[in-house]
Amino acid sequence: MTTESFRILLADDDATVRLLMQAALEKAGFDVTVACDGVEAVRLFDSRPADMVMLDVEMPGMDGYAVCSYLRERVGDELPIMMVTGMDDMQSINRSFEAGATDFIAKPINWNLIAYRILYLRRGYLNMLALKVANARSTAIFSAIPDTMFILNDKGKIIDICSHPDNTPWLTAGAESTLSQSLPEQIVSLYLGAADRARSHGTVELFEYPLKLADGKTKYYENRIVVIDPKETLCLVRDITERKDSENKIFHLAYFDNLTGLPNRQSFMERLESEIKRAQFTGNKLAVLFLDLDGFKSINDTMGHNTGDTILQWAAERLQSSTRPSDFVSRNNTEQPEVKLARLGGDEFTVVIPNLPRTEDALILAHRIREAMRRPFQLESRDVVLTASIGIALYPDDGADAETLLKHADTAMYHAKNEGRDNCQFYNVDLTFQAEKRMHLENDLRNALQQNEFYLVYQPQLDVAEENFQSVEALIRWQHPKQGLISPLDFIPLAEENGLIIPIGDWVLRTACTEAAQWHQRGRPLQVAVNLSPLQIKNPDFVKNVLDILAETGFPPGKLVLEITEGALMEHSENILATLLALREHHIQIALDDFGTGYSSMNYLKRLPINNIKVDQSFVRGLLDKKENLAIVRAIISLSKNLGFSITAEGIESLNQAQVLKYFGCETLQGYYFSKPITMQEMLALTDKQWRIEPLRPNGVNHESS
Ligand SMILES: Nc1nc2c(ncn2[C@@H]2O[C@@H]3COP(=O)(O)O[C@H]4[C@@H](O)[C@H](n5cnc6c(=O)[nH]c(N)nc65)O[C@@H]4COP(=O)(O)O[C@H]3[C@H]2O)c(=O)[nH]1
Repeated sequence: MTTESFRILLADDDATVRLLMQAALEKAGFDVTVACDGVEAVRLFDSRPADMVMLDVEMPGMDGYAVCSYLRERVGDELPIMMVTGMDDMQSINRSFEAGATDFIAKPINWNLIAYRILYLRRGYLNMLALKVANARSTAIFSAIPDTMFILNDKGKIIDICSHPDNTPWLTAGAESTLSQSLPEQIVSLYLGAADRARSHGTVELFEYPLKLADGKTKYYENRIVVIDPKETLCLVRDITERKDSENKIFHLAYFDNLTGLPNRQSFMERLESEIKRAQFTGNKLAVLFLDLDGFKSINDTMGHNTGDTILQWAAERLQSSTRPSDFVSRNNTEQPEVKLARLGGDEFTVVIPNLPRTEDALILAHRIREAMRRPFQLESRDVVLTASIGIALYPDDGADAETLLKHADTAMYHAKNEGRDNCQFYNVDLTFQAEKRMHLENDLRNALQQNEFYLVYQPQLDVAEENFQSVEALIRWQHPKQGLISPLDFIPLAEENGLIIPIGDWVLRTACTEAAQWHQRGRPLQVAVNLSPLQIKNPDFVKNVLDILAETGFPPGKLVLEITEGALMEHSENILATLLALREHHIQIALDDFGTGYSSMNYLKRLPINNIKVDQSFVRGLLDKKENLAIVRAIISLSKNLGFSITAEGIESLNQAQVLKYFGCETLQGYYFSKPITMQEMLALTDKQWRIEPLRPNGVNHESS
């Protein structure tokens, strides 16, 4: 606004003052209108409002205060009103202020300066107008933006809420509040961290967070923080729930199958790639199962697509329920692999088993799925029976990348179809045979205890000094109804993998103690040795189980020997030590089986509560042919004796081996030369037999000094 277009209304009853004032102001370029009293001033203003009013306080009729009050009432507090008062007239200055005057000039007036006073006043007025416009603009902007805006100070206090739409109901408007009163702690730290960064770097800090509201719904917010000054930041909070929902929808559409809700091909391939990377890193195996419903096409053709879709949905549900980790493969390993399912399209589904513990686990799961699919699908009109053909490819054996693995699982699926459908096949055909064999064996093993298919045989152990059998080793046998006798070497490792060794081991201990107690009753107080698996000893109830069995069977603890392998001892030494000590406290003897195959030092063994060391049969076998074996056996015997352990040699197949071992000072001998493992009755017949073994010094060995 130029000075010329700035209109001043001047009211004074003193004509001289009026004239002088008008002249001074017009000289400065203002557009001046004059009134000779208050009433005229009001009339002139009403007919044409001015940009500024100058009022003499003393005027006849309506004085300056009354005019000032009137104008304030009429146009508000923006209009600059200048009162002309008498010098030092404090009363009129006060009254002017109360009437709403903007400023005052005291008489006598300095005519040279008066225009400058008005120019200053005008500038203040124009600034105020500009501020008002800026404020109005800001208010308009705030009301147009759907964001909540508030000012946060460096202490985490909300000191002003500039705009507050409905979508941030958690923000308490009104008196100063802290962020912590409105938001959970972790979100408050997000704010404070971002505000710190905005202050120190002058950047606009952006972050997002989900927030659960009082009504239980979760909203997503995007927050921007901008620095205002070193103490204050402006926070703009936007509700992005709708955007998030649509992003999720888009993600779901891109990665999930609409019909079944399962991940789709794209998602499957990405997951498989990442699982392969993980397997590369961990060195684990993984399996890809490719499932195709047999005869689905004809269902679609004859019963229509709607029925087809319903069946696919049910098939997906069955796939999900038959692959739940808790149902999947019972193993002693508590780490269950989490399988991943997908629908590739049509009636093709896939399953990935990451971290596959054993090859046959993939086959077990495939058969479980196959069984689940075979149950009739109950449609309104009739029941439909569908079968599934499943192909399995393994990483790394059948392919190193997702494409190859899927292709090979698909090939295996066709192979399963060719084998007559309702079938599961590995890509590697030989594997199907082996894994099936193990799978069936495992199934049969689960039933073997209930079906009484186990029995014990006993291998006698010769006491060299007494020259007869004082002890036996109990060895388990499995009489399989179809496959005949199965060696423990074939089923004990399997039982250890799936945890069945615990009930089987209990059975062995109970049976051995029961049968040996019967010998005792018949006057043959043989000592009995029972093999333990590491898993049994790790079981926290083990000592109690053993004591319960001894109490139940009445077998004397001092006649029971528990054999543990050197490997087991080294693997779990800390836990096992406590168990062994507890057993020894109850006079149960401990023998270290297969000694020489591990790496335990004699120094370490000396601290263990062991009674007996069994020299592994591999050393005995080559005793007379290999010089090293001779030296090793001799050293083991002499060291063990020095440490106070008794010594048993196993695997003796010839008289010469027995003689040499006697020469070295071995106290107990066991092997086919004396007897193969035999039944309880056969054993009784052997107990009276006497064995005289003459010591034999092997060639090249100096005379035994001890
Ligand atoms: N070639 C040859 N072999 C001989 C001779 N003397 C004994 N043997 C065989 O050597 C094995 C000795 O048992 P082990 O070292 O404890 O080795 C056992 C043991 O580790 C395990 N085992 C057997 N029964 C049980 C059991 O009840 N529980 C557990 N946990 N493991 C068992 O199975 C392994 C094999 O048992 P078996 O087949 O009964 O085989 C027995 C026995 O028949 C011989 O002169 N020559």
